[in-house]
Amino acid sequence: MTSDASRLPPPATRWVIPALVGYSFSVAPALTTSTALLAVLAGAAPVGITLGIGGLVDGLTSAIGQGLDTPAARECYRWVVLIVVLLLFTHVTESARTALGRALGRRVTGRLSERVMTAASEPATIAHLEDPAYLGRLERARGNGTIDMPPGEAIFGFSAKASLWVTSVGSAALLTRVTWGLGLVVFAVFVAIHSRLVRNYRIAVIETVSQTTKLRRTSYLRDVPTTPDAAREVRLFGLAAFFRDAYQSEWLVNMREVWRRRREHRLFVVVVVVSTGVTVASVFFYLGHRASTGESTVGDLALGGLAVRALLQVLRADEDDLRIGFGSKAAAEAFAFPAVEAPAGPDTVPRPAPVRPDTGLRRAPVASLSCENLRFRYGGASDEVLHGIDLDIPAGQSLAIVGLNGAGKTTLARLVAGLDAPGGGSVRVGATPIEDANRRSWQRQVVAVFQDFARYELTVRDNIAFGSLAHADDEAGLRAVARQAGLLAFIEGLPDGWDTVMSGGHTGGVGASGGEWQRIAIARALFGLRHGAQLLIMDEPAASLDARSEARLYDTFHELTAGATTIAISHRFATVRKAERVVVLDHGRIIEDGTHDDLIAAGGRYAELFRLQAKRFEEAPS
Ligand SMILES: Nc1ncnc2c1ncn2[C@@H]1O[C@H](COP(=O)(O)OP(=O)(O)OP(=O)(O)O)[C@@H](O)[C@H]1O
Repeated sequence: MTSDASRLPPPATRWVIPALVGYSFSVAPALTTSTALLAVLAGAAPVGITLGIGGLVDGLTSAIGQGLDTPAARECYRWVVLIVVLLLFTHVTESARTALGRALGRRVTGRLSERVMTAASEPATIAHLEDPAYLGRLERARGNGTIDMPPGEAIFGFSAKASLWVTSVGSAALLTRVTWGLGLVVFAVFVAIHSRLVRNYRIAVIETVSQTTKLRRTSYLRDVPTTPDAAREVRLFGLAAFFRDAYQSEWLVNMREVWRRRREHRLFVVVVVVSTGVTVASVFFYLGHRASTGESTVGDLALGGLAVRALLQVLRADEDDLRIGFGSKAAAEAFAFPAVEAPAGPDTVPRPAPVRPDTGLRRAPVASLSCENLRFRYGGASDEVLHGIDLDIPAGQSLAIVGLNGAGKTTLARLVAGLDAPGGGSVRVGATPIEDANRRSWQRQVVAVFQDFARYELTVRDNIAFGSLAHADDEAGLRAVARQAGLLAFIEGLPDGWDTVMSGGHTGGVGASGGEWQRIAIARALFGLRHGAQLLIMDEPAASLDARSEARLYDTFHELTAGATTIAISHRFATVRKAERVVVLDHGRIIEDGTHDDLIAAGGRYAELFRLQAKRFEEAPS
């Protein structure tokens, strides 16, 4: 089996932020430029304020005792005006930077989510969506973890930190102006502490992010009791405490390592606080000493003090670091998903015959199907499920596949539908093998009712029209298939008729019974068939239908599916015997093949299973 998951390259762990900035610029050039500009301005303004306060203090020193209308006093007024303007400017630019940065983050997250979603839906096969490693990477690319942090948060956090760095570098430059050696030393010490802080932080973040696969299981345990499907059993079997305890204990195991890292980080923070305190005290002592000996001015003392205070902010590990740490991990994962347009493969598989407008039924389909030495193994499994299946299905034949649980019936149907790539051998439509290049065009010609068919929490119209979305406006066709599936009265009785949302969880929506859902799935398949599908696969299509509905479905089955090739998988022999041909699958091999009568006459496995079921009905008390 080809693994789609293995096609995903590992995430690039270096230069994620530059890549993210480049990506932001490509998806929103104006927004990125404005955010960058505002980040620089919001960072530069506090440096100007520090400069202004230094100037004001020096001005006041020389203006004292000279009166209010003197050149020295007027210089003080100018400094005050500059400080007030810059204070307002800081406030405005910082607010604008926050607003635009958030908008940019949302835009980036949205575009990367689309990229991930398209890439994950692009493979025509489905094996990657059953691969835990791939699912883990999908979760990480969405930013799900102990803290949910999507990729766009990194760009928002980066804009905040960029602003802070502008302030810090500017403040260090001011300190250098007072005494160049001091500025450089303090800046170097703080940058060294900062990089160590960030490294510590990153280690903690990576540890947390790498828990995603385990966390998916933990989240599952947390969510089961509130999932409508499981809620009934959780109550009847009294499972709430089990899930709560399982969740708590798994969560504890997963988080222990994370907490250990965080404890280490806390210890380092104490070291940082002490060393910073010593550095700051030394700086103030030095500046004070210089001012008292007249080597520098009192304004320089104020300026130096404020510059050190601004530099201290570099040492803060905060929400924005979290954003950058977690968000850039998510971004790295998202970038690993290829940017694809998801084009349909070229139509190299023969096209189906068009719908006959008078009856809505199709002419005979154009191609037979054949499996040649078909082999398959699920990802991660050591044994093959199918061991070399050879099967020719003439165009228009109705075939039933029977066999015990786990024999490989659904797997065979998945391969014939082109949902999985075989590990060996091939499936052919006419003479054309189904390959990656034509897989999608073949899938467009297959409709199916699988055992675990989808229940879309959308309108009943959408649920049925999905069978052939291009013909969603075919009202007559929708009504026809709803009638054929025995659904019309049900739909017309819904509060909003065809526009009723099929979920009690939505306002105005309604839930449906298992049998009603199954009829919706059957109607969906019939709608696809009506609009040109060649092959209908039904995997236990009547499992939830009452006896009358099942009989009605099979009595009209040939009429409903006229011209199409059909494959029905069923354990019910009343259903199976209506097929033109039956194959019996056993441990991934075809062991019998013929009509119902042939196989009964042969007295093999089919005859044995048929008699067993017939006997049960005979023995059942009337
Ligand atoms: N997604 C999967 N990943 C791994 N193994 C799987 C998967 N689906 C099915 N299998 C395994 O493959 C084998 C064949 O399964 P399949 O669903 O094809 O059987 P089946 O004949 O349709 O059974 P049933 O009558 O119970 O529906 C089983 O052993 C099953 O456990």
